[in-house]
Formats: sequence, structure tokens, C-alpha cells
Amino acid sequence: MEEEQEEEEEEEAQEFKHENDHHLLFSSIFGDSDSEESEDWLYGSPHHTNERWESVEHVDGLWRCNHFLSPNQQQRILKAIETDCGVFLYLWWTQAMRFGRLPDWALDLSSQIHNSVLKFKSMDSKCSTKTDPISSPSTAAQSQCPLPEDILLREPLFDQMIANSYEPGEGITAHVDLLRFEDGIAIVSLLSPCVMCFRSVPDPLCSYPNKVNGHINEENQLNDTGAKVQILLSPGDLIVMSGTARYEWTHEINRNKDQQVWQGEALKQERRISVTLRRLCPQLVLGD
Ligand SMILES: O=C(O)CCC(=O)C(=O)O
Ligand SMILES: [Fe+2]
Repeated sequence: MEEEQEEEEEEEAQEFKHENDHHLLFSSIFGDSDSEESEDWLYGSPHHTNERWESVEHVDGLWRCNHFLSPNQQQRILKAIETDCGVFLYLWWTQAMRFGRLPDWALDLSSQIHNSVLKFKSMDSKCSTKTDPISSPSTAAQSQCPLPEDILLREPLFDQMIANSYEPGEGITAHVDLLRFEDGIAIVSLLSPCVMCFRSVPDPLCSYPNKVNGHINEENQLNDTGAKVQILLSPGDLIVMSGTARYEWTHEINRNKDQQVWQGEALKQERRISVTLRRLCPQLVLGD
């Protein structure tokens, strides 16, 4: 009898330790959530001007914004994810999705992306190049800007958010995002640096049925003839993809052993969180 009680007490103590470990993990990543900060969590922080947009060579429609979020903003967004998406990312699920009205922090993030592209556009004379309305979305003139005009003008810019959490060693296989999402996708990268790899889809039209399922099949995924472009994503960086980059290139993150190397240096792998913002095709929203 006494032994049974001791065992139960031991189990309880283990459970408590387990919960406490998770709490500590939370606090180490997010800080202590009891210490509330300003409610204007994005715009409330001092405006920082380190952000730097650059187009990624060879992948038309792919742009990266270095230092898009300041360390303070990153901290706040991580806290917001914790509050909004709960413990999902830390205990067993690895993904949280929101459709329809985005939470306030994601709306702020979306506005910040919008404003940042507008700011770049107003400062960069190439962006004012007039585009031919008859031409396709991936014309050279349009890719002079991080997002083309029609995407920038749509309302809302994004209506779906997905937060992914990856443990060291976990990544995402090569895929083209589902066609149920419109053109124009943004991804913010947090916590751990990573190398993201883009591969051109050899025959985009042939692979459309595969794209609908979200993932390019093995044959298309590793076609030797396809071009491969790698980019480094540091914490706080943003990428946007539109046109060719969105439809004709796969993207992937391979965090298997020895795969995360940038300029000859192995990247230190830690937990990584990303936030992807997209917009559902309107006919799907209306349920057609
Ligand atoms: O985690 C990332 O950076 C990529 C996420 C992604 O590609 C997706 O959710 O479709
Ligand atoms: Fe994706």
C-alpha cells in the first residue's frame, strides 16, 4: 500500500517536472508572459530602418527583406504566437492555421509588409516602370518590385496565416504552395537561421495536378536539369514570392544532418518558427 502511494507521488512529481520543463522552455524562448508590454506591439516599438530589400537573382518574383523585424518585434511576435496559438507548437502539434479575420498581430504584420513594399516602391525609381496590362504577371517590369501592383492593391492583402514550428533536424520538403491560394505569399522567419532552397519546376504545366496536392512528386522534385538557388534566412527576415517564383519554383528547407551549410559554414540548428501569410482564392472563400 505504502509502495503504491510512493509510486503515485513519484509519478506526480515527474508530471510536475515535465510541465515545469515546458514552462521553462516557453520562458526561455518567449520571456515571461506575465511581463506584459505595450499593446501596440508592432508599431509601438521604435521604428527601425535597417530593413533591406533585394531581389533574388535567377528566381523572378522572389524577394528577400533583410532585418524586416527588429529583435524587439521578433520577440513580440513570438509572444503573440504563444498567446494566440497556445501550446500547440511546443507540445505535440507543429502547425497552427488561421483563416478569415487574422489575429491583430498578423494584421499588423501584414500592414507592415504592405508599408515596407510601398516605401521601397516610392524610393526605387525602377518600380515606377509602367507595366503592360496585357502581359503576364511575371513580366520583367513587375519583378522590379517585391510585389506587383495588383497584389499590393488587393483587400485584404492576406487572409490566411500559418505558423510552423520546426525542431532542429526538421524542415519542409520541396513543394509549390497550393493553388487554392492566390499569387503573392509572404514568409517571416524566426529564431533559427536556415537555408531555403528553390528549384525550378522543369515543366510547370505538367506538374499542375501535383501542385494541387501541394507537393511536387519525387520525379519533379529532384530533377537534375532544374536550376537550384539557395538563400539564407536569418531571424527577422521576410521573403515574398509572386509570379514565376510562386508557381514555377519549388521551395524547401532541408535540415537533415550536414544540409544546412551557408558559404562553407554549418549553421547552428535550433528551434525555428515561421509565419506564412497568404490569401485564399476568392471563389473558395465564397464556397463556389
Ligand atoms: O517554414 C517556412 O519557412 C516555409 C513554410 C512553407 O513553405 C509553407 O507553409 O508553405
Ligand atoms: Fe510553402
